[in-house]
This record gives sequence, C-alpha cells and structure tokens, in this order.
Amino acid sequence: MPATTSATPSAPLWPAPTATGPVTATVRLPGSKSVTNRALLLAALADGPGVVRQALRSRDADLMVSALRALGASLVASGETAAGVDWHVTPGPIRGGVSIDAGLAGTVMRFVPPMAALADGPVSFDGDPHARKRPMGPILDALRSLGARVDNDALPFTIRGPLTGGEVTLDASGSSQFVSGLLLTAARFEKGITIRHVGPPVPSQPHIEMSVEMLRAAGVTVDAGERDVWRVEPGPIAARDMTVEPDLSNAAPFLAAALVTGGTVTIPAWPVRTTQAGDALRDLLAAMGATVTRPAADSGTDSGTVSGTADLTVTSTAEIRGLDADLHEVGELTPTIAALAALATTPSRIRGVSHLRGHETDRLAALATEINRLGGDCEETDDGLVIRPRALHGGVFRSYDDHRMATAGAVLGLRVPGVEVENIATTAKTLPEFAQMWTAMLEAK
Ligand SMILES: O=C(O)C1=C[C@@H](OP(=O)(O)O)[C@@H](O)[C@H](O)C1
Ligand SMILES: C=C(OP(=O)(O)O)C(=O)O
Repeated sequence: MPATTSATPSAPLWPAPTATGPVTATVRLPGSKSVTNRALLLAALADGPGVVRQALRSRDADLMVSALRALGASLVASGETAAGVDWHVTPGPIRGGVSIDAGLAGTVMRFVPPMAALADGPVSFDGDPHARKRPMGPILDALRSLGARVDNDALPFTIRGPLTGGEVTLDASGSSQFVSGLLLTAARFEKGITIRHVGPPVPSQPHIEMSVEMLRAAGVTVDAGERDVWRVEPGPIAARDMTVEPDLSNAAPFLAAALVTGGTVTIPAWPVRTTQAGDALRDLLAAMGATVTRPAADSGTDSGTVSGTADLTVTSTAEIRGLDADLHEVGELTPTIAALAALATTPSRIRGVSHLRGHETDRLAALATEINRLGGDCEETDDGLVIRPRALHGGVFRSYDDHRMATAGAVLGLRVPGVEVENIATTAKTLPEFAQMWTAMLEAK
C-alpha cells in the first residue's frame, strides 16, 4: 500500500542509476491522478452506484478515497493489479462532523471542500506542513460567497454549509483547480453555479476541459462557451462505469530517458484524444530533437476513459536541443522539461509558469537551486526559467517532497554519474512504483 503519512524530515538518498547505453523499453503506466480523483469524486456525488476501473493507487488517490469515505460514500476495491484498481462506489448522504487529510494533494484540498459544504455538519481539512502554504484563498472565498462559512484562508480550515450555489467571481490565475473544484460539485448545488474568472490568465486549461468533459459524460449541462465563464446547471450526476487513462504526465521522465540516452521508449495505450496535459509531451519532446511516433487508432475517446488508444514511441539520438516554450497550460511537465534542458546543447527558456511557485514546492526556485547545485546554469525569471548548457557533476538532488522534482533528479542521473536523489519515496504521491519501474526500464532489452 502506498504511504499516506507526512513527508519524512530527513529522507534517505537514492543513487540515481546512470545509463550504460541507449534505453530500449516499453513502459506501461498506471492511471492518471487527475482523471482518477475526478472520477472518484463524481462517482461519490452520483445518482447511483458506479465503477471507476484501472484507477490509480497512489498517495493522492488514497487520500481522495479516504476523504470520500469520511463524507459517507462507500468505496470497495476489486481486481487490484499493477495497472490499478477497480473502485465500486456507492454514494451516501454527505456526512459532516469529520476531518479530512489532504496530504499535499491539490486535487483533494481544492476538489473536496465544495462537496463538504453540502454535508450535514462541519468538515475540517488539514494536510502536510507544506500544504498549509499552497494557495486556497480564491476557492474558499468563492465558497463563502456561495453561502458557506469557512474559518481560515488556507489549510487548516473548517467548512460549514449550507451552500446553495449561484454566481461567483474569482481570480483563478494561481491554479486551475479553483475552477475545477467548484465545477465538479456544482450540479449538486441547489442553484448550480456561474463562475467568472477575473485576473491574469487561468493556467492549465486542459485540466479545466477535463473537468468539463467528465461532467458532460455524466450528463451534467456545462456551458463553457464564453472565455473565463463557466455555467453548470443543477441536476443529477449520472452514475457511470468508466476506465481511467494511463497517466501521461508520469510518462514524462520515462520518455525523457529516450532523449537522454539516445534510446527508444514506448508507452502503450496512449489515448488518441485526451484532455491530459501530458499529451503535450509529443510536441515538446519533438521540439527538443526526438522523433515521436504514434500509429493511428480507429476510434475516438470519451474524455477520461479509454476507447481509442495507440502505442506512443519516442526515439532520439542523445543530442538534446534546448527549447523556448510557454508551459502555462501544462505546468506540471516543467520539472522534466527543465531536466532535459539542463542536458541540452543549446539554451532554453521556459515561460508562463509563475503559478508553479504554489505547487508541491516553489518549483522554479527548487529547479534552479538543484540544477545549479549539480554545476548547471539555471536562472529563475518572473514567470519561468532560463537554462544554459553547462557540464553537470554528481551530488545530492533535493526533492522538497515533490514527486516531480524527484523524477527530474532521476532524469539527470541517467547521464550524470553520482546524482543522489533525496526522498525518492515521495514519488508515491502519484507513482509509488517509480523507482522499480525506472530500474526495469534500464534493464529492459
Ligand atoms: O486539476 C488537476 O488535476 C491538476 C491541475 C493543475 O493544477 P494547476 O492549475 O494548479 O497547475 C496541475 O498542475 C495539477 O498537477 C493537476
Ligand atoms: C501540481 C501537481 O499536483 P497537485 O494535484 O497536488 O496540484 C502535480 O502533480 O504536478
């Protein structure tokens, strides 16, 4: 079982394996964190029992399961394999008087409070020490303006209904999850919701599209026709039987291994059409010099569920080109792209990701500090990073309890001997098997 405890203060060091030659591997990835946690929440709010198949088993997913059980839903697991678990979800009356641990999971701290505001009593939330620093103000203010009472502006807080819904204006430039969190429960609000964003552009639009498409697939009427305005009609959320797509963001370090070693990595069951941010890897890795091939599949996909899929293969020559990219829509790919940029032969500029300062850690500061600690040349800018080619040396790569920092350290270690990643176990947030999968990838022939 993945750990659901807080981060370890002085975590062990993991000697990142250095590749001895080009990697040739097929890597089958477990389910998407973003799809799993949306699907579980929607199933717990639905109008009858449903099934979420091939769901991710990880710390963030386990925290969502515990939260939904605390609020009164029944979730029973069956068929657990390396590919995931099938959750049989039976909604129940939403129960208050409970406490919820959000860990460091944005999807729990932002998606569950709107549901908790429908409970029959107060619901308290807390999380890891760093979770208390992650931005929550805009969604908590929105819930207040919709009728709820909330006693703080960040974790820890207690929320009390009743909440009837209606119109709300918020600044979601800090996280798309403020919008997704409101959207996911809104059909259960008496008046539904109209959300209006005012402020600098909302990041991670694909994640908002994922929320909208999964709601529509459950029969909810969502109008997203006007920029920065979303309207959800009140009504039932249909129970479904759905299968979760593989996690394409977690494909990032494995596909990066093809570029770093001049090898070939294949990910089976890549959805032909998806709202996952990781789909942008096809263009980003091609821009860095890789050849990306995906045979055509013959059917479409219903967002969040597998129907049309194909193998995706990335092949490379080990010469990595730097890139100039705006990652505003796909910010969670930044740590892997920055690691590749640190190994590139030409400079890179990553733009549009100031919101990463509110992620698991301040990812811009963390990436600059850790790449430079290994002798690199990485400069923080207001909204991103500038990374120039410079030879790297071994050393400790700190992860700051951030799963994507840990995997970025593993990518660097493929080429740079002597990299030791602190707290590789933090990858349990979304991929508990990361270290074993990494070794298996390097040993595959
Ligand atoms: O809704 C989601 O599942 C997510 C939205 C994004 O959050 P931000 O918009 O805060 O970057 C993304 O980075 C995160 O990993 C998952
Ligand atoms: C930002 C991330 O996670 P969270 O869902 O906790 O925001 C991430 O996984 O990169």
